[in-house]
Amino acid sequence: MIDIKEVQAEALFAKVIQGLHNNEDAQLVSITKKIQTIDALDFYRRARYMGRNRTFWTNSNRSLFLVGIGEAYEIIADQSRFKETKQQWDNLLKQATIHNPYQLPGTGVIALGGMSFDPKKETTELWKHFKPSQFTIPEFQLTNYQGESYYTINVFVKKNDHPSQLAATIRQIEQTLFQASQVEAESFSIEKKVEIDPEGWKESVRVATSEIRNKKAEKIVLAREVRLSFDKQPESSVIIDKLLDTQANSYIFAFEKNSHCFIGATPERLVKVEQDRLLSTCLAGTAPRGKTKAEDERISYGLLHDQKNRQEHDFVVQMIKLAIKDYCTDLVIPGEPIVYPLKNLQHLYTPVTAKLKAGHSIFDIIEQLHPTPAVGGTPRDESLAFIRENELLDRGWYGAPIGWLDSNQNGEFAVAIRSGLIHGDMASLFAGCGVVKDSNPEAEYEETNIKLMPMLSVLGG
Ligand SMILES: C=C(O[C@@H]1C=C(C(=O)O)C=C[C@H]1O)C(=O)O
Ligand SMILES: [Mg+2]
Repeated sequence: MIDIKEVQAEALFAKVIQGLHNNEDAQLVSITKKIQTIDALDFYRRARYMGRNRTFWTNSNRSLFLVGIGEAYEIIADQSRFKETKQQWDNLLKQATIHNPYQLPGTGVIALGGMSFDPKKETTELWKHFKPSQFTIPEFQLTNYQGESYYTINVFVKKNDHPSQLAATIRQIEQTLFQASQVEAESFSIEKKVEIDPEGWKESVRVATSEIRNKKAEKIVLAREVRLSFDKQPESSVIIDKLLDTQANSYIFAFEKNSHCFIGATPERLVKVEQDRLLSTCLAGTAPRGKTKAEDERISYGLLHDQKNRQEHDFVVQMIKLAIKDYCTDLVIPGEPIVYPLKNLQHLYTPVTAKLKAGHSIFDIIEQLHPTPAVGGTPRDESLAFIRENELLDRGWYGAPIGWLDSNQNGEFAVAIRSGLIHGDMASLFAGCGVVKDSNPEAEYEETNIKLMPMLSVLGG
């Protein structure tokens, strides 16, 4: 099967098991092979009936696809979640046996996961399956990097495991994962769409605006929820397929946890690290797309020169600059934003590049950046306190860092916006916007409507 020499895996398991001292002892074994190129979404689809959670990730230029099936190991953290997650990951790697001859970003052992927006906000029933910080080392993983496929198995081996049994189980699952048959997913349709208290939300925008005028804060991002019910539970692979078709320039992701799936197409990079090269993005300020080229150009010109949107954007630029400057050298941030076009809307965009100083990790950067004023506000503590008290929803993982990291100082995190949580035959979609002193509740409401479109349209709304 697929180039993984079962004997070789089995021999490696045997060797590692031999080295374990007692029954509590366990170690991660990770084996990566290059395989014939296969489609990432096909791989994801074939795992549908395995009774395992699936994860899907692709970056905005589609140079990398990651699919994870099952959990060989999970890193879960709550208090001091950034340091805690990093420490657990380092400890796991320190003891792991890793066979990865390729060393390309996203190959070999990776952790895929995310965090909640605000661990201080009480978790509701809706998000009960998603922890404040939860990273999975998948049992089976496909990495498609620049058009080539790499396949990884991860096994958390214990003293009383049997090498031949482990290998046999893997072989059996691989038969399904690599079988060429297409699994057709049934279609679904929306039966009901409910906006959660739109008038209450506009009122909260009004309150936020007056707080800002009273100098209690400068920017506060407020989100709202739209709840959908379907004739049957929507299958995530169908949604991913449509997002891939419609949402260029966006990261596309899905995290399954039991019968829940957090899924979306976000344009917003939080941070990418390749060795010591760091990229971040300031994305805030929004306008719709035009129907004709001329109208589109007029709107983007208007966006670039609009005071209110420029202010929303500038808070993000200033904050990111301050947040990472001590962690980097060679920091470059252009003085003027450009327009970043998406299918349904356009944003103001400023790229950030830098060199990460030795001794710092991607988690240090995420800890500094999250939440940026693109999803939280300015100042951070005041805006978060306002959101915690006045927002009518539990954001869960919406607006928070999601992404991956490997064992070679590479990783990338996006900000989980333009997203929704599928729960049974229901979905909760989320969208927010940056409230500043000149915000108008009706206009902000319209802005959230266009931000809901990417998800609504693929769900049939
Ligand atoms: C909060 C969201 O988007 C953020 C808010 C924006 C704005 O208000 O202009 C633009 C992009 C994102 O920074 C969302 O899509 O839910
Ligand atoms: Mg806005």
